[in-house]
Formats: sequence, C-alpha cells, structure tokens
Amino acid sequence: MISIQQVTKMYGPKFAVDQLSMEIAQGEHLALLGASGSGKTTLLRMINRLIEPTCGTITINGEDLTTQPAHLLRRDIGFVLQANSLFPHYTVEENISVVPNLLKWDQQKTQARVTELLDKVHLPAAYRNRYPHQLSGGEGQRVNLARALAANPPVLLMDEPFSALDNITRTAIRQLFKELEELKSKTIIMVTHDVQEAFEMGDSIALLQNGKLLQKGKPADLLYHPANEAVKEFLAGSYLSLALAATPAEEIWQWLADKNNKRS
Ligand SMILES: Nc1ncnc2c1ncn2[C@@H]1O[C@H](COP(=O)(O)OP(=O)(O)OP(=O)(O)O)[C@@H](O)[C@H]1O
Repeated sequence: MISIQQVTKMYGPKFAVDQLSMEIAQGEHLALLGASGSGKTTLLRMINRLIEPTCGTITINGEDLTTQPAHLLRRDIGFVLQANSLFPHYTVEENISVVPNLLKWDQQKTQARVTELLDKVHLPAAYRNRYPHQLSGGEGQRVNLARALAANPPVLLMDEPFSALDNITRTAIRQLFKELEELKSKTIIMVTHDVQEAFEMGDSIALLQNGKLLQKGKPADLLYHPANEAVKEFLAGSYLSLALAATPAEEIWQWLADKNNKRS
C-alpha cells in the first residue's frame, strides 16, 4: 500500500502540491486526473523520488521512501513516460534489459524475459534488434511498457503514457494495457489530463486542482457523488459519456427495463 501523508512541494513561493494526503491500495489502478499545472506529474515523481517533497511523508508498505537509496527504490517501481523516452542508442532488447542488467540477471534469463515481453506486448521477436527511431509511436510505447515491466516491479507509475499517440494507436495501446495479465495485479498510478481516459483506465480516480486533492474515489463516486462543486464542474462537460463509461452495461439494461415497466 502507498500512503501519501500531508505532502507538499513548493517551487519558490508556489505550491505545486499542497498538503496532499491519500492512500493507494495494493493492486489499485489509480488515474491522477487534473488540468494542466494541477500537480499530477510532481506528485507522481515524488513517489519514485525523482522529486523530493518539501514536507510530508510517502510510505510504501509502511516504509518511508527516504529510508532507502533512491536508485534501489526505483528498481521496484516501473516508470512509463510519454512516447520517445527510450534510450536512442540502445536496441529494443538493450532498452528492455536495462533494469535486469542493473540487477545482474544472467544473460539467458534476460534474453528469455525480452522474448516473453515482446510477445506479451504484441511485437515481433525480430524487433529486439531495432533501434527506437525504427519504431512507430505505438511500437515505441509497447517497448516502453515492456521496459518498465522487465523486472516485474509491483508498482508502475505512468506519466501521460498515451498522450503523444494518434487516436487509433492510442485506442489500441489502451486496450493492450487493459488486457495485459501482468498488469492486473500491479499497483498502477497513471497521470492523465483526459477525463475519458481516466474513466476508462482507472478503477479509481484522484482529481487534483491547484496541488490539492479534490476527491479520490471510484469513477461512479466522482460522477454521482461529487465531493464539491469543483468536482462537479470539472466533469460537467463530459457527463453523459462518462456516465456510460462508469456504469456497467447490466445496470443500464436494468435501468431501461425499469423505465419500460413504469411506462406500461
Ligand atoms: N521545476 C519546476 N520549477 C518551478 N515550477 C515548477 C516546476 N515543476 C513544476 N512546476 C510548477 O508546479 C505546478 C505543477 O506542475 P506539474 O507539472 O506537476 O502539473 P501537471 O498537473 O502535471 O501539469 P501538466 O498536465 O501540464 O503536465 C505548475 O504550476 C508548474 O508550473
């Protein structure tokens, strides 16, 4: 479990994150949602200590992050960035092998893991010898995911992982993320400014504004039980499509059936 307690990050006089507290359960898939500048990336990067909080504490399974060296912490936390974040002079295989090599896995084990991961992200095995510039945006993002998963970290952080992709590719990659068995048991925190994406990908959503947490809950909670006017306003523009995304199909059928019964 990840516990964020009263965490603040200041840049000069500005609060990027402002006394924010929340808990993220093991296996939770959380979408960090908010407008540009609301503090999403800053919060995400404090979880793997790429950014240090000004004050407050973050613990993983009860252990304060600051008690272990940052580079050791990051081995247990996969990080998926936007497209184009692969090492340009490394082949696909070398990119995916970065963490296994740091962990000094033997070569055979690493090669087998690369083969397995290429298959899981639906890339041909021969792609292992390609360089990032020889990949499309969607293929690059599949390799990014494979790299983050290589040493099977229990926690995965993702910063706008789909934002640089065109619509069709984005839909395909989101589908892959949703179907991939290896991701299901992991704790995932994904930054997005796209409301639809948060509702589609998150089994919970934390909505941020000006560095503060407005509400954290299941998508349907935010929609049907907004904690305040700001949450209501943020979601208002896409209410109908979100209602469809947040409501299981069987409930919609039931609702339609009830309506029909009332009419007759
Ligand atoms: N290194 C920095 N120095 C100064 N201010 C910063 C720095 N990094 C972030 N900020 C400020 O902190 C606030 C939060 O930034 P952050 O990048 O966390 O927001 P965000 O919600 O991820 O935005 P976006 O969706 O645009 O990436 C912003 O006002 C930003 O300008």
